Amino acid sequence: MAIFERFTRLKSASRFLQYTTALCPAHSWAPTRGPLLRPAGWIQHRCVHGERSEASSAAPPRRPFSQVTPADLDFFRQLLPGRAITDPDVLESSNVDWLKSVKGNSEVLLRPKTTDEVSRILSYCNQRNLAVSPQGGNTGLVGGSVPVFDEIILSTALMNQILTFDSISGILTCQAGCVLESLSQYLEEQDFIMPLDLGAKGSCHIGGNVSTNAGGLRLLRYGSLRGTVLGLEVVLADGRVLNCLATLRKDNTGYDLKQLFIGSEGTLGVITAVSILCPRKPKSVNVAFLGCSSFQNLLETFQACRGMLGEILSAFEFLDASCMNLLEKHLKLTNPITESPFYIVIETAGSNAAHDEEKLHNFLEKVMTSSLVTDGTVATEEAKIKALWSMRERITEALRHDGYTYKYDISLSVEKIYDLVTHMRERLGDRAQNVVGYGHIGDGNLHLNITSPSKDPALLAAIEPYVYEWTSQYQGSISAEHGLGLKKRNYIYYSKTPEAVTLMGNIKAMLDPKGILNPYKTLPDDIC
Ligand SMILES: O=C(O)CC[C@@H](O)C(=O)O
Ligand SMILES: [Zn+2]
Repeated sequence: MAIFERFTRLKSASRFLQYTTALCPAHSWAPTRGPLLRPAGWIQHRCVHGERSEASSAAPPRRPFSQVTPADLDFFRQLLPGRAITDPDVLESSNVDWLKSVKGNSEVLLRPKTTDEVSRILSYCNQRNLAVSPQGGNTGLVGGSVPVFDEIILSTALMNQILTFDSISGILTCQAGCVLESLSQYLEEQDFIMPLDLGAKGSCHIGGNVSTNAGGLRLLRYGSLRGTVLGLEVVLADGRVLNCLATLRKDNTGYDLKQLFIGSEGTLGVITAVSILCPRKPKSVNVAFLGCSSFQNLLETFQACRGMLGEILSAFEFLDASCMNLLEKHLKLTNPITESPFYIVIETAGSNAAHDEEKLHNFLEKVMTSSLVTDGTVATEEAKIKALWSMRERITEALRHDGYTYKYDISLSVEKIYDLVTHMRERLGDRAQNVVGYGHIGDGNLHLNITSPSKDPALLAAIEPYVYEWTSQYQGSISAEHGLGLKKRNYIYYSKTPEAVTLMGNIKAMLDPKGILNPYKTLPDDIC
């Protein structure tokens, strides 16, 4: 409580900050690399609205995979009694992505429970040349987790067992279909937490998180899954099981093969189990929600924050005023502070409440007195922390209510990152309904989202490839954390050299010579 007494004093001194424990309910830059402004064949792709898409993100022609026969169904039904689904009503939701922006036409959904079952499925599909679309919680944003045509959907939903947890090392080993939030709940009971957290935690699967190398809200503190994942079990396209399920912090024996499967979106193998290093549950957590009058002030606040909060800083996220408007309009959330052009969510997580509060207080006093921050509120209780976090976590949901959403997930040096939002607002003018910017400032990752009442090819043409060209010009990444999936595969050359992409194709050909695993995803059409 001491912190609030001090905050009250600070409030009267600065007359700005309301520390509360209760929350109120022309451009035409040509890329120097990459021939893929247009793929070789623009073709029709059946989307949920029944429209024809003529963008580079549209699906290529169906490759010559076999089609599922009654004999195939017999095999699957025998292998997975009651778990080889052909009911169109059940298949409907597995064929469509969360954004309802792409839709496949699969007629078979398989729900294995064990690695052995996955192995038998893939061995059979490989022999029969049947394409397979692996699927976790189906929360991806780039069309990577749904079939494009009639690929068999291989769901990890029933592979949801925790295998081991070592409370000395903090290493958790579990099946790929464990829901992230369930793992978090399990670990909290043991006084640990998952090293990643994201808005889709209630549905996403850890296997899907690893396959897409999901970043999320804690990356700033605990690093990427490339560091925290210690081991993987993966079933290769021909059914071989690759057991790299190590639980060692250090292991330099040869190539680190698991890295190939982290972030490769199920195109190289199906992840069936994961071992992951989990941090101790922090004893003290504080969340501050602050307002800034400019992006420059926000960056300076970030600098001060890193310096003054040091090791207890666990998240530094931002949203702009347009995001706030959407939260208020579509989700009826209430802005807990006065209106500002920018908002910051800062989380501290440490082991000593008094120490953390002292540091946070000193930091807040500095940014308030120097006017970097114009208003703010702090929460230490769980329910209030959750309420503050929802202002950041629920933006994607608010955007979905706003109309058709064009999503861009850019990483770039932080100084330049918001310029893209400003440029796009100027460039698109009234043609766009909303142009919003938010994201993981601490990781140099911007989520630029643009909405229109319905899908608008002219608007899309004004956005792409401009966004990718702009990003590439500043050596940024056109997909910081969401992957490439179906939608962005042909833009890979904006962030990777042709040599690198060719090598990726070689690796794919070696591990999956028939290309049955998640076809039409991640790699560009000229490589597959
Ligand atoms: O919807 C988006 O563009 C971002 C989703 C997610 O990565 C987030 O950080 O909220
Ligand atoms: Zn994100």
